[in-house]
Amino acid sequence: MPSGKRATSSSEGFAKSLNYGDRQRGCCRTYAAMSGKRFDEDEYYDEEDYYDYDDYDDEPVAAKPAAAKTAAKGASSAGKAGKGGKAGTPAPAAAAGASTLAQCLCDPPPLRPSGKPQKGAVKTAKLAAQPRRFPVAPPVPGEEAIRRFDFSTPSPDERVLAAQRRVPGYAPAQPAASTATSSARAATNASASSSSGVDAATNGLADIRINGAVASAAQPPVRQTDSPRDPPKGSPTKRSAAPPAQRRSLSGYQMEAGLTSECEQAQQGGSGSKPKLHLVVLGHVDAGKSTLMGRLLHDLGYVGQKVVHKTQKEAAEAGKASFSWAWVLDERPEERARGVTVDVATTRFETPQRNVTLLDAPGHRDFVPNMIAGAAQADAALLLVDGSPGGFEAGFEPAGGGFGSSGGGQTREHAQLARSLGVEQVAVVVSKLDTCDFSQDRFEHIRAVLLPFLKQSGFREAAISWLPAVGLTGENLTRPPTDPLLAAWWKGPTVVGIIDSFKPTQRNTGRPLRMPIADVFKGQRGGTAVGGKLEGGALKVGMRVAVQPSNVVGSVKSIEVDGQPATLAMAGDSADVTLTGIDAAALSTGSVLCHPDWPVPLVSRLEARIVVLEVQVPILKGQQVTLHAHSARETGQISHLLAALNPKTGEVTKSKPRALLKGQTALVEITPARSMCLEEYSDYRALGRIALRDGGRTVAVGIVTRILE
Ligand SMILES: Nc1nc2c(ncn2[C@@H]2O[C@H](COP(=O)(O)OP(=O)(O)OP(=O)(O)O)[C@@H](O)[C@H]2O)c(=O)[nH]1
Repeated sequence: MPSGKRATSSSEGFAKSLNYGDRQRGCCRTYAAMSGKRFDEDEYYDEEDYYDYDDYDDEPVAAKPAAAKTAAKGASSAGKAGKGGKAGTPAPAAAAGASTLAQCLCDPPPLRPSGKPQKGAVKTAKLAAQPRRFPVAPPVPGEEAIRRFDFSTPSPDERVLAAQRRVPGYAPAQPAASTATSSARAATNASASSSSGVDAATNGLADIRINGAVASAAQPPVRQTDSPRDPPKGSPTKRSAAPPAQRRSLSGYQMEAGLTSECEQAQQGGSGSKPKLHLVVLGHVDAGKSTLMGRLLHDLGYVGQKVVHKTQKEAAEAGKASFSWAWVLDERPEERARGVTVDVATTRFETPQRNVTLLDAPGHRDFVPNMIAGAAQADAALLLVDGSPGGFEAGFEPAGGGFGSSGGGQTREHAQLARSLGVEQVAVVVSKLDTCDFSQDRFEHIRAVLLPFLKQSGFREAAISWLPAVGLTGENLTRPPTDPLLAAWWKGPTVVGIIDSFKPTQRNTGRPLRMPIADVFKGQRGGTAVGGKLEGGALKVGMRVAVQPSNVVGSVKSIEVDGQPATLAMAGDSADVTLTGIDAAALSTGSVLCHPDWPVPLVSRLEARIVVLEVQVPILKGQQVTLHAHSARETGQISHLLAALNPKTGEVTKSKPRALLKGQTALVEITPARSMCLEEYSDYRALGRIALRDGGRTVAVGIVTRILE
């Protein structure tokens, strides 16, 4: 292989991961065998016109002037012709700097071994005399009638701009950033940052980190309040040059006076009650989540002895005695039959310090979409890790872990998803240590392996706690361990103690009402009811509410908060809301109950900043994905790869990359098949977080940076 022609290490990795290299080499070998030629590896590696490996580099490459690049390629091709071609055979297309593909199409076929030209080939001399023409599409009928614009007169665009300039008060357009590169670079330029809308937006972007650091509060961008006549402010994408539909800035929202005072009263009156906490229980399938929570509910007095005996009897009769505690939460027949949680089980209980809404998520990879809906509502997570020999390793297996691999453990996927969905606090509960004599070494080993991964996924070390617990026997759940083997070394908190240490739910009442619908069911006293967590605002009985994307308005008939009838529900509450005046068909999981005057946007094209997870195949433009956000999911495609970003600074490292590799941070454009209820992250975090899945795997997580349509 000639030096200087090798792909860089990252591009080699990419080629390997795609198997392009092997596939192409295989094709060349097959061709060589068929044509009786020797396969020349060096020649194969010269064929770099098909894949410009520079385009896959992570690091910025110095921009080569287009002409210089073409000339360089031409020179390389010409050199090739001189080296590998028949002596004396001219290579006109190569000399003209044509690509390898064009040369194949245009150059004369090589001479036969006898030295004669191939049958039907045009004589080389005759060919050389002809002007070089590359194939062009035949003219479309009628096209001849279209007169070509010769640029001697003002273009239609120039006429429009000239007319606009004559309008009094017209502000000339800021030079629009033509690529993500220029706009994002502008974001790093403090002096330029105040000059245009795009700078504000990209500055906000630079503040948000998903990978390696906790997403910080981005300043809500000052929204355009200009008249529609004003030119669009610059944008990081060419396609977004058209201004998005004008929406009112959420910063202009003022809660209705009556509702504000009721919220204040409710918060003051409720000072005696415990702060709320939405807690999701995550982990690989069979890690022991349902068993631990079933036992915890029993030990806290929420599940009576009668129920325990009943589930024990039923589980034993079904030959699944070990699942009896799990059956306290896994009530559905298919869950019991399969021995796995399918849907998120929601239960409420109180600890000494917290009023907890528990979301027991399924661990099986088939039900990750349900897990996402649960984790999207959570303030904190218990990440269950199977401490039994081989158990942790199975759950922590990376994607593509070899032949026969299940495709990656859900310990990784759940942790990454939870963080990207806004969960900042996590307690890792190492279960099943009873199977290895409560080995402290095993516990420490798991901590040592998992901690770097969790930090890399965006959890702050100070926000991660570690503890052992055994669901089957109740060790270290509500009381310190009694087993001497565990008590000998564990002096830390119990599961309940950890739950009490989590920061409670933040109440975001200063924003317009948003309640993503997680459940639709028949109301107890007629009407259709919806369940979910209020991410912002408040609602009370009799109030008008809108439902998007159905775009219908109705009113609130009754409310239940924490299973109790209520007249008011506020941000941070999990509520069941019965509605009137809205057809049941207009309500579905993933819809959003919102303020009728401040409806949630319906988004059909968006720009997102994503982090690519452990993908086996790079993400390409046009890739089909399922887009998950709050309780909604929709198929769609990654319609553009706008820029690869430096994960730490948010600076563009490559504009319009051809592919996104594992671990890369990037700005992409996503087009869902149907409009979705989304918000820009800087406006409304809970509705601005997304996850992209493909083929049953989460391929990327991120945030909505701009609503484009
Ligand atoms: N020895 C031992 N077995 C446990 C422990 N916790 C759970 N198990 C067993 O592990 C199996 C799976 O438990 P589950 O609670 O259903 O696991 P899960 O994580 O909820 O499973 P999914 O919800 O389906 O992902 C059952 O047979 C339990 O009896 C534990 O601490 N020690």
